[in-house]
Amino acid sequence: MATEPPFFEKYNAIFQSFADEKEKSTMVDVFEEIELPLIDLGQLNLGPFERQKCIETMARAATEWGFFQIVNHGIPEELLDRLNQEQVKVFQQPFDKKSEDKFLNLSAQSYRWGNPLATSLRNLSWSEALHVSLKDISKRDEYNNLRSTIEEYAEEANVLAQRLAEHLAQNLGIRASYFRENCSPNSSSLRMNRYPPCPYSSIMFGIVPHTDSDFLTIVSQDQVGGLQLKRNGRWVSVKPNPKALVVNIGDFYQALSNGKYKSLTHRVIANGESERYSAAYFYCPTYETVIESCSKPSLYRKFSFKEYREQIQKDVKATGDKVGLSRFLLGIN
Ligand SMILES: O=C(O)CCC(=O)C(=O)O
Ligand SMILES: [Fe+2]
Repeated sequence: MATEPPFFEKYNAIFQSFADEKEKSTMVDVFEEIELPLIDLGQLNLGPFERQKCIETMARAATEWGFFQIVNHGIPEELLDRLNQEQVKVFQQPFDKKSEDKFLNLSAQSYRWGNPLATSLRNLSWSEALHVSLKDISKRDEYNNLRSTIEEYAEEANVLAQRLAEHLAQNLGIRASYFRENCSPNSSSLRMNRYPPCPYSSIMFGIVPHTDSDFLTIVSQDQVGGLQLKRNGRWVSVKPNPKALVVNIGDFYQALSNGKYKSLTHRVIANGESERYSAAYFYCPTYETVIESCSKPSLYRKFSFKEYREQIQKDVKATGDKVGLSRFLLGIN
């Protein structure tokens, strides 16, 4: 039984029109490979001086990069390996099974691939993903290993995300309990990505450019590489570090910090030879949470997570793009 999503069948018209074009411009160039600022969270436990320095370095990375990588983060390597093994297994299931509405007893459309609204190869993601809303996960069924691994990982990731969010809030005057009050382990989600080798790797993305709709994201990835971010107007490749987790600021922290921390546009390039796996933990508030800038004058009007999501759904339908935070800029709309 076929395990790969039927990219060519479903998006036949798009591939066909590409094949018919005379000019086949190559989109992916050679990119500078950079190492993200590395934060050793072990420094937090050494003493007040080291602790303060570590928090300041993190805040600087969130301000200047919007991305950083962390070591000594407290998530056991064994758990990360197990998550990866379960992830490999889940994507090895037949495509027909993965695309069933009740696959793994998760909410409908937890399994995603391609992009139903794609109009060209440029906005069609060559990847499949299991997007697990963590409120779905505590049921027991035949997939106990996967579920318990996700549950275990999500618990650890939630603690880590809350710690990071709190440290980053320290210099912004946001009360320490803000994240505890507005985020619960069930309000976040875990997206497991698989990027199959792509025969059109020079002209397609693994994931098209986007920002994340959350406070922050914790990404674990394998050695293959392909994550790129847009920094000062230029795309750069992130050098994978097998010992580190990648952290990136999402739209909500950008709004909360009144633009100080940056939710950078990022993407994953497709790879012609190797498959790649990553798992992204999106640290999100409950739907009712209202996100308001921590300082005045505010760049953004306040909005609830629910409102943000609904606006994205509307914009994606109308324009094919999520638009995102710029919708909420004051003085624009
Ligand atoms: O695969 C990666 O490295 C990043 C994935 C990502 O950006 C996402 O799932 O939002
Ligand atoms: Fe992302």
